[in-house]
Amino acid sequence: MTAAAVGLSHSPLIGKVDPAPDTVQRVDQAVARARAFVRGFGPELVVLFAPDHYNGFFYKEMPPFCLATAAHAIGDFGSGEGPLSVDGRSARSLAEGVLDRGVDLTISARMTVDHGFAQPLDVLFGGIDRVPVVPVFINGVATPLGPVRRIRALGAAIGAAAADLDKRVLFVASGGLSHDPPVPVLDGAPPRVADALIDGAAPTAEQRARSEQRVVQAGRDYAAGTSTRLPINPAWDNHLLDLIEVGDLATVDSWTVDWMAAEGGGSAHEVRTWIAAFAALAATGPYTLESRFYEPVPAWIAGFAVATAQGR
Ligand SMILES: O=C(O)/C=C/c1cccc(O)c1O
Ligand SMILES: [Fe+2]
Repeated sequence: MTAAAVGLSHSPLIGKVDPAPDTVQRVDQAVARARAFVRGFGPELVVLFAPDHYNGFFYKEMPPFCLATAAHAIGDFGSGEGPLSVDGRSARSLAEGVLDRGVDLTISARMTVDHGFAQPLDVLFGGIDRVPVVPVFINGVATPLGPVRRIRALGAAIGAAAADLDKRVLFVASGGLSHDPPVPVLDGAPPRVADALIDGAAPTAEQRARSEQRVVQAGRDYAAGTSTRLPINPAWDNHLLDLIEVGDLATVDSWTVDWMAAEGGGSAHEVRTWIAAFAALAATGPYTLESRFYEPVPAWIAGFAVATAQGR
C-alpha cells in the first residue's frame, strides 16, 4: 500500500467575497501544486475527512465522527450537488478495521454532506463524483466536543485499516485552520433556531439564501476590518502546521477543547480533519511534507492552508 495526504482549507466565500488579486493568485498556485501532487500520486481511493455545518448532522443525533458507505452533497453556496462516488466496499472494510482497533465508529448508509466535502472534491478532482471516496465526517462545531486525542486515535485506526486495502490511498483533510464564522450555536439559541439545529428540517430556499447572505456579510466585515468576531490567528495555525511537518501529532493530545476555540475561534475545531488525515498517513509509516502554504484570508474567514505529504 502507498499513501499520501493533502490538507486543504475550505471556504464557502471563495469567489463570493474575494481578497486582493495577488492573494487569490498565491492561493491558486498552492492549489495548483496540490492538484499536480494528487495527479502524480494517482490515488485509487480517497479518504476524505471533513466537517459539516448543520446541513447533514444535527443535535437529534450528533456523533463525534461518522464514516459513510454512501453520500450525497446538497450543493450549498454553489458547491457540487448530488451523489459522491463512494467506494462502499472499501468503506465497509475501513469501518470494520476501525471498530476492530477499538474506536467506536458510527456509520451512515446515506450521509448528507455540504461544501465541507464537496469543495475539496471539486477543487482537487474537478467534481464530486470523479474519484472513489470514503467520506468521514468529523464534528468541528457542535459542542460538546470530545478530546482531540480521540480524533488522532480515529485517524490512526483508519490509516492502519487502510494499509490492509492494498491500494494507493490519499487522505484528504478539509477545513480550518483558525476561523470564527457565524455558525449558529445551540446554547442560548431562540426556539426556531434551536429546532433547526436539533431536527434539521430542510430550510426553504428563502431561509437558505438568508443564512448564506449572513455568512457573505461576515466575510465582507472581516475584509473591511470591522468584524467583532475572533481574528484569524496565524501563530496558532503555523504551530499546528509545524507539528504536522515534523510528524509530532502527539502534542495535540494535550490541547483542550476550550483552549483551541479561544485561540482559533468557534470553527477552529475543523483542524480535527487535519489531525485525523495526518494521523492516518503517519499510521502507514513515516512521511515527508512536500509542500506547505499558509496565508490568513479574512475575506474568506479562513486561516487558509494547503499542504501535501508523501508516505516514504
Ligand atoms: O456557515 C457555513 O455554512 C460555513 C461558513 C464558513 C465560513 C468560512 C470558512 C468555513 O470553513 C466555513 O465553514
Ligand atoms: Fe467550514
